[in-house]
Amino acid sequence: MYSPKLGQTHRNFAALATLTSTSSPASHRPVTPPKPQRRSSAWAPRPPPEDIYECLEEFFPEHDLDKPVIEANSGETSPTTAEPAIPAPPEAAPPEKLRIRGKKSIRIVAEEHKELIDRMSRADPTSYSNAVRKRSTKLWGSKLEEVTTAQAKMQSGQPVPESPSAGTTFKWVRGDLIGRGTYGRVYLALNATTGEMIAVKQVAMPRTASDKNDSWQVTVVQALKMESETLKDLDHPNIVQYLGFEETPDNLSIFLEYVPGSSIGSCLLKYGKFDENVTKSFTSQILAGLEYLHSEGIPHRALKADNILVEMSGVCKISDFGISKKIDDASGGAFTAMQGTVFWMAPEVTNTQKKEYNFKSDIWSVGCVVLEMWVGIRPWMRDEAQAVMFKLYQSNLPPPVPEDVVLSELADDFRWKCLANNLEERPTSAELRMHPYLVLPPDWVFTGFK
Ligand SMILES: Nc1ncnc2c1ncn2[C@@H]1O[C@H](COP(=O)(O)OP(=O)(O)OP(=O)(O)O)[C@@H](O)[C@H]1O
Repeated sequence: MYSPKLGQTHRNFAALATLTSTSSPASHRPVTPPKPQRRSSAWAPRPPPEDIYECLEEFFPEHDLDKPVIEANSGETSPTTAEPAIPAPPEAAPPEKLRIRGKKSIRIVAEEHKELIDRMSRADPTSYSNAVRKRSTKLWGSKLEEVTTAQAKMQSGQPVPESPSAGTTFKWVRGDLIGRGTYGRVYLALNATTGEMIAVKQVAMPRTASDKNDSWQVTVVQALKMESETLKDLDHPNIVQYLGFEETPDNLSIFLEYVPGSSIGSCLLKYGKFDENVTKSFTSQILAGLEYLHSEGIPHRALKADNILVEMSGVCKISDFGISKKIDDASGGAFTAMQGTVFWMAPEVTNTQKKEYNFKSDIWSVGCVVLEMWVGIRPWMRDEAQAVMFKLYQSNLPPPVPEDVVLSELADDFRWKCLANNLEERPTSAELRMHPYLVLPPDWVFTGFK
């Protein structure tokens, strides 16, 4: 199992996070790979799945990965995984103790999936990140079962009870915390039936009588459930895919495509303003994702740099569609979550009398994110939220461009189009994608932020 690539993949991973060493693996693991290192912070970085497979125990520390808990014949095909026709090499049988009574361990399932990834990237080095990672197996309509830490602590060899239901059952395991938003925590997770790396956003369910009277908790859970249903059929390379959700007495879990890397917001914090071509490439991708969302009749409603995830390959994915705004609307504006997005908000949205939201309001937000990529800091950098609301609503002002930032004529035209007060003058995402500012040199490829 030790791969000579380990050092190499971890060099990439190390570029993303500062690493320190960690705990020892379980004693009965068949081969002990050299100890990977990890970040000292409470949050795990978001390395590519290829790297995570190399040191699973580091990201799923609470699980016994060698315990046979997965049906050996489950999950070998997935309805949505774009798998090219590559002949599989003859399968090496896993050691007997890892395949007890027709069951496989999580490690074996993960290794089989990693094998698939390796085969695919050998066959076509560009295919994996562009096609397959996006097409994680959808879980809608299937039974979902978390393999919990409690089950992992059951006596070794004792199988986890199977679900009595017919149809596909997907087992999944929760790994490290990778992010925290207003409405819940985001964890790395593994679809233990297919071996795919996924992300799970979890929100605690209202449990006690006082929880159930707490309109915040109830509204959040209802809005997240409705949102997941609305978004389940979306499928585009520039938007984060919703894979399914599970409701237990403790948590609402929303399963998402796992996006390794970071967000535009974090990259700006880390690297400062972007190279012009990076800005153009990211803007085109954001517009492509938005054009698709809008064509499906869905406005984003809370677009900002932190909601655009960026893979290390430079692929951008829009996340967190409209949830904050819907919760805010449902509560009559009582919650404060939207304050975090005021800086990217269009004037027509801040008008509390009209509360008008339009697909074009997302275009204003695109203008603000582009400005942020040009400048390196958030729009309205000197103003607090209330001052921004006033300037937008009373004075019809767009966010200013700092004096030391010089925009080309085309860039300035792009900015004015996005930030036009008159909705008629603000183009659609399809129209903006054609803007000459976005044209990249023909041989340009993303190689980093500078
Ligand atoms: N699909 C995903 N893959 C990988 N990481 C993710 C994914 N979704 C979210 N994250 C990480 O989790 C963090 C929290 O995400 P979440 O969507 O809950 O909140 P947010 O968008 O950051 O904030 P808010 O909900 O307050 O607007 C993100 O900043 C990101 O780092």
